[in-house]
Amino acid sequence: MPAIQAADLVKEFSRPAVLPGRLPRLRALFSTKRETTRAVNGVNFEIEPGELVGYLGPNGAGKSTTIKMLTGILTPTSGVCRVAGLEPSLDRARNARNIGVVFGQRTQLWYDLPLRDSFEVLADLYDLDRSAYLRRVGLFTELLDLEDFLDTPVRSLSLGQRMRGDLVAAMLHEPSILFLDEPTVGLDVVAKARLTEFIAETNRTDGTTVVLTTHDMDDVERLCQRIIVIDSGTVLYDGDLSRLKERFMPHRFLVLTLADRSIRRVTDMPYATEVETSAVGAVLPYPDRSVVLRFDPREITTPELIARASQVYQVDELSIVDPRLTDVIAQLYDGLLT
Ligand SMILES: Nc1ncnc2c1ncn2[C@@H]1O[C@H](COP(=O)(O)OP(=O)(O)OP(=O)(O)O)[C@@H](O)[C@H]1O
Repeated sequence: MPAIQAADLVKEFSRPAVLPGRLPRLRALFSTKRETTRAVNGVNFEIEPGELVGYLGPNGAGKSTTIKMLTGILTPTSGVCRVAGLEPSLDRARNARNIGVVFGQRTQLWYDLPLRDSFEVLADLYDLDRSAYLRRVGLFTELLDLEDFLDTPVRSLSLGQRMRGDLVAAMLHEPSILFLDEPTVGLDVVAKARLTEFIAETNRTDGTTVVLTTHDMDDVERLCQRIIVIDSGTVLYDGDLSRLKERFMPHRFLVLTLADRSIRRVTDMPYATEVETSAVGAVLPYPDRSVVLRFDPREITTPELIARASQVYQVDELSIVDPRLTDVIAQLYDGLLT
């Protein structure tokens, strides 16, 4: 049985129509006219137990609305979703036992309570076995380095500390499925790395199924093998991350740092095109001495290209760079890839 299923899932929101003329909001209050937004428009997917899937899409694509249906917060307008065999909106309490949820923009902790007390309240709510609970908090405290701020009220925590606390809160009851909606938003590089490593580890060792929505393509590259991309409530791509790149951006970049920029260059290298250094998306250490060649590994092997380039250029250093996921995804969003 799949851990998560969505079949022709639709969610519409209806609100009073904004009317033309003076005081539109006031007039809307007394109007019977309504306008409907179809936030999720016939989404289908299945996620197997133990998968870690990126659920991606531009702003307003319908990601959070899907997650809210899967967590039971929203009821589908039509279609069905099942999470660990349950229909979340019909079985909210039982579903809540199977899942952990983190909404990066909103905490589920109690602002005035120290982190430790928030965990205690949740342990009571879930009626957790005392010794198992203490063992788990101990483990998380170590893994996520919580010791220094366990007794700090949530409102005084930094965003990174609060997110770590939220993640623990979502996982205290050992859910088999985790929904993480932008869990690294606003975090610095170190906090982000710690959190993503923890998510990967949880998925690896406990076999927890994870659905991750994020705009951060570094997180996606680090964590997800499979991605589902949606836009306007419809699935655009569902499959392997690496295959997406191979299919839509098969080229790679050979970055050469030349011994001397003034050396005359032969620009018509077969099977390779010189492109702007910005194409690689990384800051090059010596931009004025760098040459970036774009090539397709299906046309010329990397060693062959390096050998040819070494004949043409006087090379100090070289490296191979893959295209950025951000570029592929941006093209998907723009409807350039079909
Ligand atoms: N409660 C609501 N009432 C009316 N419209 C809503 C409601 N919630 C979401 N929407 C609309 O549904 C669409 C999808 O929103 P959703 O929050 O699911 O997108 P998202 O992909 O999570 O976006 P983001 O990346 O910006 O968080 C948007 O057009 C949004 O304005």
